[in-house]
Amino acid sequence: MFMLLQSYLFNNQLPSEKPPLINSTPNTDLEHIKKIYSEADQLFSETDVEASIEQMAKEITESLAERNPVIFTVMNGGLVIGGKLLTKLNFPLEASYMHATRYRNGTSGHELEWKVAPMIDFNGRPVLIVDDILDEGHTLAEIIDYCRKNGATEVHSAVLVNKLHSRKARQDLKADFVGLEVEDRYIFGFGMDYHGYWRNAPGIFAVKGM
Ligand SMILES: O=P(O)(O)OC[C@H]1O[C@H](OP(=O)(O)OP(=O)(O)O)[C@H](O)[C@@H]1O
Ligand code: HPA
Repeated sequence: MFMLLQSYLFNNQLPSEKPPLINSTPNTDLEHIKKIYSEADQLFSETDVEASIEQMAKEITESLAERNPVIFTVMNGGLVIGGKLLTKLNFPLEASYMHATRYRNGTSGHELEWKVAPMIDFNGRPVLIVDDILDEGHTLAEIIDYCRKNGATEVHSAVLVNKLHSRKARQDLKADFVGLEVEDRYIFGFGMDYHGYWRNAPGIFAVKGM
């Protein structure tokens, strides 16, 4: 039975061709990657970040606890903040993810590429989008538009960090829940990457000279 099920899943559910890779990094210079971390400026410690997530969770709970929201984490950057927030939201909700990328593991943005669209039907329900960073905001703006067009009654957004500059995609673009404000530098840690690395860094760091 198990073999049958396994064969069904493998023959019918998985793509027959290997999906295109966002980046392939077999030749990454790990010495460079290590240097980036050792030379980076720490903007916030792990304790600072954890405290800000606790505060975000309180604010989200006050707004959404009675609303039966669908919470979508935006992969990949939202991986850490999404997971850390979820267990602090002690009320009925459905959680899932979507995957859209604009930087493709680089340090400058391009047009938004959808990798995985939302898979929970949110028509007629409030939605909360969770992401690591609101930088220029093209990602968040497009995701908000998508959710509104597809029937969300309200679209809320939560980002671990908002980057302070005047290059936002829309003048009035703000997240409803923001953990921390960061200066206008290239940052990594707590989900945010430097060329695909250091999403695991325990704090928020700015790359030297960027
Ligand atoms: O406000 P913006 O200028 O649009 O940038 C913010 C977006 O960029 C990053 O994603 P990225 O495209 O790097 O993909 P990733 O989540 O896989 O790192 C980040 O996770 C946000 O989703
Ligand atoms: O400063 C950043 N760091 C990591 N990922 C990002 N995506 C947009 N801006 C950034």
